[in-house]
Amino acid sequence: MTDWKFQRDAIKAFRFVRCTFDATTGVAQLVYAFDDGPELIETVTVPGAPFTLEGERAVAAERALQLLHLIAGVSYYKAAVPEEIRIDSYAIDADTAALLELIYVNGLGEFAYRNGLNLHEKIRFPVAARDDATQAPALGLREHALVAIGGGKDSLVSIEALRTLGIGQTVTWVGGSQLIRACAERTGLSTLNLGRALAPQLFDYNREGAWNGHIPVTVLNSAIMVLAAVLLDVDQVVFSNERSASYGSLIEGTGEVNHQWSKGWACEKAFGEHVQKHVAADLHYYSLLRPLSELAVARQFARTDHYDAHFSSCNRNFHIMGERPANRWCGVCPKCHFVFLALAPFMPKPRLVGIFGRNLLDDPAQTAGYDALLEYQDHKPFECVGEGRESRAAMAALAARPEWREDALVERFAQEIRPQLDGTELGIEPLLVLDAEHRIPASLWDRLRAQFTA
Ligand SMILES: CC(=O)N[C@H]1[C@@H](OP(=O)(O)OP(=O)(O)OC[C@H]2O[C@@H](n3ccc(=O)[nH]c3=O)[C@H](O)[C@@H]2O)O[C@H](CO)[C@@H](O)[C@@H]1O[C@H](C)C(=O)N[C@@H](C)C(=O)N[C@@H](CCC(=O)O)C(=O)O
Ligand SMILES: Nc1ncnc2c1ncn2[C@@H]1O[C@H](COP(=O)(O)OP(=O)(O)OP(=O)(O)O)[C@@H](O)[C@H]1O
Repeated sequence: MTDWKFQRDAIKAFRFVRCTFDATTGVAQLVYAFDDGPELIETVTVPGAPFTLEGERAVAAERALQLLHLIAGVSYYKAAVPEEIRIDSYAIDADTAALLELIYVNGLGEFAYRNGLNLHEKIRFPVAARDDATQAPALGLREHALVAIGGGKDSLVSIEALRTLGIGQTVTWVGGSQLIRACAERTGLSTLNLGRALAPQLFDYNREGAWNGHIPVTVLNSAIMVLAAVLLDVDQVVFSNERSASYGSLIEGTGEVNHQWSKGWACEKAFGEHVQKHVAADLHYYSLLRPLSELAVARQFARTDHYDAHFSSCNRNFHIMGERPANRWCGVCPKCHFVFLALAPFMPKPRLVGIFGRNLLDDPAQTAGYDALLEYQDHKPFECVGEGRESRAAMAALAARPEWREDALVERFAQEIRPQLDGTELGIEPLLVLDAEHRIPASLWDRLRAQFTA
């Protein structure tokens, strides 16, 4: 064991070794290994210990912990993608295996594409328990929402919408981002910071040639928050994933690859139903923004300037280690490009330029980035950005506005790209129509719809 070396292509099995939760400290340990190599221990910390877990609550907590263990394994599994997956200390049924295969194959879709790997038919979770047909009981959880906050515009829209409806909420985030903390504090609501530390060996393995790439981080954060909800006696876990997240990048010769698959509807539905069936019948996991396009979210966000000096959607802020942009918006990544464009039709120009510190649409150096968003001579970037038709509609709207139409990239769109497009598909209004597919509790949705259509 001491002379074990990470040799990616020699590894035979990925092992889910065990998972434990210490109710006196609130620390969960998620333990994995490759073959008989060292234990890889990820920790998740839920503030509020000690927790009293008895009877059905204890069973639900154990199930939520196992679900988290199984989903969080994706960070380590991806490092070698071995043939075999083993679960050492508990057994899962076919239903759970199917959920995990769905999450691993699709959530690692971009990872597989970029690394030239084919994961279809390769990822098989071992089924060793009979199908559990029994429905998990309701725990009598208190009516309250743990609302995920990511530092960007989307979660702030949800938080303000729930505030308007008078729903009790705790603004919750995973990890140590100071930017997210600042946004959370700016809400003036109660906050909850859940700790997460990856196993340190993963960074060594990355240097030693591990496969690396995007992982389905949203469903992972969702599983952490589901565990927290059981422990903290809360009946709702709320995310802010918009409809547009269900659509990926169309790659010639490959098909659709969705960077943000775990923000999409298929993942929300499968994960939410699993939680309700296997963890607690009265624990509701849903995205409050599922019926909205990115443009509809941008329109909602623009209605208040309360967060202008605090929020950022630029993912360069969110590295565990390494560089951060100097002023919250790097200005050159796909998220900066898209958020600037999506907000432009709904905000006075000086306000938007003030937020970003510059006018991205008047900078010819950003041409290639905007072409990709428009799906012009390129595919949609692998990032959380809206659909190509949303970017095209936003550009078309700006091309009709005197304050925007002379800016370099808007002018280029009007002269070079728009003539090649079908003019009937460039309207913003149809993209603001709310979708019917969502898991928002009916009592909430009836009142929410009015806000989102006003
Ligand atoms: C901040 C970011 O974009 N990180 C991605 C980046 O990672 P990088 O190596 O540049 O830096 P770190 O984030 O510090 O990560 C270091 C290594 O750790 C591993 N890792 C990290 C987190 C995790 O949950 N699991 C991990 O295995 C990984 O090996 C890192 O190299 O590039 C990585 C490789 O492509 C990405 O995996 C990193 O993405 C993070 C998981 C992340 O949190 N990304 C979000 C900002 C993000 O992309 N959110 C999506 C949401 C969609 C979804 O749910 O899929 C989005 O906004 O598009
Ligand atoms: N560190 C985190 N902890 C918990 N939830 C998170 C974290 N980061 C992102 N999320 C949640 O994941 C979902 C997707 O994140 P995303 O980055 O799209 O949202 P956002 O930060 O609110 O807005 P934007 O799209 O402008 O960046 C959101 O519900 C967000 O609240």
